[in-house]
Amino acid sequence: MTAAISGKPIKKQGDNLEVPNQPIIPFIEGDGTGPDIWNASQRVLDAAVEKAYDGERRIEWKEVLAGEKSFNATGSWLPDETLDAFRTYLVGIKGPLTTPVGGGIRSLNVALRQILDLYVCLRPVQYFQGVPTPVREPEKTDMVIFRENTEDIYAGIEFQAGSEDCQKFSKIFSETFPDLWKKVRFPNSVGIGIKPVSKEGTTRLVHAAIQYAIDNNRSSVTLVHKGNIMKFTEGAFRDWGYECARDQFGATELDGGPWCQIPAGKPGAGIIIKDVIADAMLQQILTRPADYDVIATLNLNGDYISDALAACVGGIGIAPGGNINYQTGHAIFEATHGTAPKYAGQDKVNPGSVILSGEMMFRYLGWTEAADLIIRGLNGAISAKTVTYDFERLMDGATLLKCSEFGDAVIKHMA
Ligand SMILES: NC(=O)C1=CN([C@@H]2O[C@H](COP(=O)(O)OP(=O)(O)OC[C@H]3O[C@@H](n4cnc5c(N)ncnc54)[C@H](OP(=O)(O)O)[C@@H]3O)[C@@H](O)[C@H]2O)C=CC1
Ligand SMILES: O=C(O)CCC(=O)C(=O)O
Ligand SMILES: [Mg+2]
Repeated sequence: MTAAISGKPIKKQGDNLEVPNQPIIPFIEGDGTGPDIWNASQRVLDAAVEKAYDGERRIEWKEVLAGEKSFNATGSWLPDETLDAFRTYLVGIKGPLTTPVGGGIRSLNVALRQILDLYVCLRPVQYFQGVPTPVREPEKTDMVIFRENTEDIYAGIEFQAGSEDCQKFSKIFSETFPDLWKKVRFPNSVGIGIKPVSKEGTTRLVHAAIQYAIDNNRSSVTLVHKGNIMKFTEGAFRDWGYECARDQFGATELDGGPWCQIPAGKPGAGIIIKDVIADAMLQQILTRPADYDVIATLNLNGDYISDALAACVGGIGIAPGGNINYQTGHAIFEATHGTAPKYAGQDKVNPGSVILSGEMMFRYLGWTEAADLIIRGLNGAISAKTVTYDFERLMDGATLLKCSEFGDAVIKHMA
């Protein structure tokens, strides 16, 4: 019998990840429903690896703390050890973390993305046969969202109304830009937020989206923005996006532009790069979903679009994601949904989003056999109509399963 090999970190070598047979993968359990979901998901991920590689590969899970569990244990919401672990081990996975509305701590989820510079929030949206949805032809929704993850109004640069800082900022602003300050309707009670959008931030996001479209034979990349109103942030995002397509992928303008296409003879020939204003896009995902494929958008738009698209294919119980820096290789996979606090501790909610986030993580590591088994297991459990409450309440003749039981059903259907 060979001695057990201890886990090793995943490393980035040139353009590729070097993945040992026993990678150490840090995970955050999450707040609210996080522990229930994580317990079910971890078992599914381990079962997929065991079945795919017959014991030759295994994940060495390393729990790291963040959120309420961390605060109760250490007094810190996001300890340095947690950040160090994600830096060292390169790839991790997390459950949802609570962010209070209004006051209180700022988002730990956003902090992780910003501190580790995970500039892409990648959220694929596809339909699984048999999932109940509110739309008539859910299979037409097959999109991949590239949401910019480090900038925009989401970055948390805000001044609270009435605070000393807000007064300081208002003074500088009103003295420097008196004409613009006149646009502030109620200057004495205003709270102010800042929306940074840069060329570098936009270009790296759009580059990743176009590269993904090339690597995955997708037909178009749509830049989604509100550039008619926010001209120098969202409008600039559109212009820099097209510039990236032209300068870095050789795209040429169609009918005088601004839409463009990668020409014959270049990688990704035929891919169209186009744009749409965000409000129009949000109605067209219902009326013309087949027109959209890869989506590249800003942080807040991407947040809204993610939940809206997830609803089209059955809701955020089955909406995975990954936060990725394609240059350093760092990545943290996580569901689109939040902590769903009203269901905490009830072993009730759908673990599908975290399970599918694990599936994305396996593909990112090149463990496609394990990823394929997860898809098979999930399809099997849904076809058998053995599902959690969110699907069961909309499905005729379905069997209601707990969160943990749904995990078991996915494992059973991997066979
Ligand atoms: N990345 C992260 O960690 C994220 C964290 N959050 C945080 O989560 C907290 C709660 O946010 P909230 O706005 O309520 O949004 P949530 O996504 O947590 O929940 C909203 C609703 O979505 C449905 N839902 C969510 N998760 C599941 C699941 N696993 N299975 C089935 N249905 C699900 C439920 O719908 P129904 O009521 O119909 O059953 C739930 O009431 C906030 O503090 C927020 O900041 C939010 C998003 C992402
Ligand atoms: O960080 C949060 O609490 C919410 C984030 C969120 O909704 C998202 O990233 O989709
Ligand atoms: Mg969200």
